[in-house]
Amino acid sequence: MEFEAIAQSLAEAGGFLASQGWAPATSGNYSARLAEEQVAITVSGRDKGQLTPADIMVVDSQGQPFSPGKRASAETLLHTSLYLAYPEVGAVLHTHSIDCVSLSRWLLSRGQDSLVLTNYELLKALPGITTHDGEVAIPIVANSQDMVALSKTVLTRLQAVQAPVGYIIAGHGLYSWGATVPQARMATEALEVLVSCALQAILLDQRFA
Ligand SMILES: CSC[C@@H](O)[C@@H](O)C(=O)COP(=O)(O)O
Ligand SMILES: [Zn+2]
Repeated sequence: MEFEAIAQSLAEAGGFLASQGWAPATSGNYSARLAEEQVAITVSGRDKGQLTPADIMVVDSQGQPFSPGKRASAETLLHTSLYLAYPEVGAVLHTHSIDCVSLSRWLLSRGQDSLVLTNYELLKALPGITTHDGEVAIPIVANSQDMVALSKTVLTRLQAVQAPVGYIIAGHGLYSWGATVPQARMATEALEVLVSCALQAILLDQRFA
């Protein structure tokens, strides 16, 4: 029962994220914490805009599958490592928006390894932020196909952030989360829009410099 409801909410979140253009060509993956240290996560390679509960499977806290015959997301370790490190995290969503992919690649190539967001009203959509004056630093890490190494790098970077809400893999995409699937979806939507605002601000600065 718990799995069916969670799987349905992950499928719906996927439909929304894909409708925004943030899950092109099967990219992205979504998960939620279940009871007894289990995790519901998207099956690898599925169209994230057309998910049904059959596209969600169960893995253990180390990312090992319980569902026979199904291959979990290639990025499962990036989800399970967050659940192990942060008990308050209940759902994790990963998007591949054009703006996030482009901006993060550009920033990291210039040695900037975080995106600082401030003076945006929408920051208040993020947990614990009550004013546009708030400042959120989103770590940017280099991309890698080595999920063990990447998940370690991510956790190290997140340790330096108070109440982290997300991180970006350069040239790849955003990982963000919340206590529940709807809260993770809200954080993801807010961060994606804020990333686009930050990119627009840079482009405007350059155009009118
Ligand atoms: C289709 S390219 C994107 C993938 O390499 C990966 O980054 C991704 O987000 C989806 O992988 P998946 O294994 O379906 O969870
Ligand atoms: Zn990805």
